[in-house]
Amino acid sequence: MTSLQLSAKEEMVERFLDAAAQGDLTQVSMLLSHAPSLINQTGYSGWTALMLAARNGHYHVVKALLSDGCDKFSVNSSSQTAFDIAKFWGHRHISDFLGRTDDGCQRVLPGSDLNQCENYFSRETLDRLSEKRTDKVWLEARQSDPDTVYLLFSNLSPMVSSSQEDDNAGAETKLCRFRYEAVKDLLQEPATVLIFLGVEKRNKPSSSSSSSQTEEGVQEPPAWFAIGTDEDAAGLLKRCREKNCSFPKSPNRDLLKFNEEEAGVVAQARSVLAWHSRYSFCPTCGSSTKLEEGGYKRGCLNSDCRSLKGVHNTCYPRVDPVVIMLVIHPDGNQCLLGRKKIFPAGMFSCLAGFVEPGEAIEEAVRREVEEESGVKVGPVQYVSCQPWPMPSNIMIGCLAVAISTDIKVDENEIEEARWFPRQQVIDSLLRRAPPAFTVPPRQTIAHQLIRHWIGMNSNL
Ligand SMILES: NC(=O)C1=CN([C@@H]2O[C@H](COP(=O)(O)OP(=O)(O)OC[C@H]3O[C@@H](n4cnc5c(N)ncnc54)[C@H](OP(=O)(O)O)[C@@H]3O)[C@@H](O)[C@H]2O)C=CC1
Ligand SMILES: [Mg+2]
Ligand SMILES: [Mg+2]
Ligand SMILES: [Mg+2]
Ligand SMILES: [Zn+2]
Repeated sequence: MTSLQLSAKEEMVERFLDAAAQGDLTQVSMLLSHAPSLINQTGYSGWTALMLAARNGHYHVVKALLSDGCDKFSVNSSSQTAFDIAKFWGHRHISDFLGRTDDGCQRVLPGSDLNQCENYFSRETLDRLSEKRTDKVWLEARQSDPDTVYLLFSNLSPMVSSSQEDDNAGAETKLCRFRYEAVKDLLQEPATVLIFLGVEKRNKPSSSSSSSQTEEGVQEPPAWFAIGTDEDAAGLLKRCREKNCSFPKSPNRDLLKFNEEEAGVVAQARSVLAWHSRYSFCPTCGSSTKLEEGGYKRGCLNSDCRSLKGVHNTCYPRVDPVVIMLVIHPDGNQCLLGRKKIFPAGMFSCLAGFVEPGEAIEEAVRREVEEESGVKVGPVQYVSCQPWPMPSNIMIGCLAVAISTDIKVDENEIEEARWFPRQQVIDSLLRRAPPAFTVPPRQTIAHQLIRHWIGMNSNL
């Protein structure tokens, strides 16, 4: 092939890709009828005509290319399919169309999963066995079982032992675990709140000594309970034989020092205990309530109360949904971060806010971003979530694309918000000295969203 022929072919590919990017269906069809081999040709960074049409929302071009036999599974140099690209940019009709199989069903395309990360506090270490919460006989038998593990909480803080003498940020803390004999007096106290957390998961190798026998002779894995008590913290600490035990004072800092397994248990236990501490009385009629279902319900003691008829969410532990979002600049290379007055100096984080009643997640993202920063948001994409037990939120992590860029902060909530260039964000994540700002710690979903964005290709 001569250089002249090569450049003529290259020029043809370029015209074809341009036409697809601009949504010029007539030109796309004309070029294809002359040179059908153009259909899967790639340009810059391995982008095909299908990807360019999907990026810019040209549904008719996408449809025509597919009916002409275009390969919808091909990936660009960042391993993204046309489906990924359409989904990211919020062209839902196109991603739905590309995600359909020949029989019309949706299926997961290669490269389309978002590489879901596991967020701190979200590991399910225990099998919750919710069906056992109503089985009083079973629960009582597990309470006195010598293998059962008890965690002690005072003021919503778990008793922990610290692996290092000093309290530096790198020290890992461990939950203090108690046996029945050490806590049985506490179980008799009327003010004690006892929560059945679950049993250890069966896939763990368990020695015969650490699991008990049922009547049928089947080995049962150890059960875990959390105890909330108002007994004096100093008195509680005396029960522990380990050294360096304490009840941490600052949940936002101290509860981030567990390993992933214990962090999951802490999230569950603390959220349920926090609910009990705030809902001592019936929210419907104000009467006293009693603990039921292994600590997962509070039933009203007034037999005439409406909450006893039908399902009432006032009787069950509450979870507040919060959206947290990394807003990307329309140029794709900057992100919006803000800081509250209470943040450590120099730290910026993702914007966040409570979802309001009757509000969709996407709308909550748009409303909170506009309220707090004045920036308007278009497409919103869910990334991952994080239980946040301070006191009981579910953080719904999203990426969002801005459609305006002027910032006007709501000074009641945010001290400052700024667009940060990708390179500055990378420098902060890698702690290259001296960074322009600091990111939140890795245990927060805010950190993981920032990392997720950096891991995505800027050319999306
Ligand atoms: N894991 C992570 O990475 C992060 C977690 N978070 C958590 O997310 C949560 C929310 O973030 P934040 O930016 O403060 O939220 P918002 O932007 O919604 O603002 C908080 C304000 O909303 C009001 N509010 C409190 N509870 C509720 C509720 N259940 N429903 C509606 N409004 C409520 C309060 O106002 P008033 O004081 O007037 O009652 C509060 O000052 C916080 O608990 C925070 O700890 C935040 C950022 C990062
Ligand atoms: Mg807000
Ligand atoms: Mg907020
Ligand atoms: Mg709000
Ligand atoms: Zn009531």
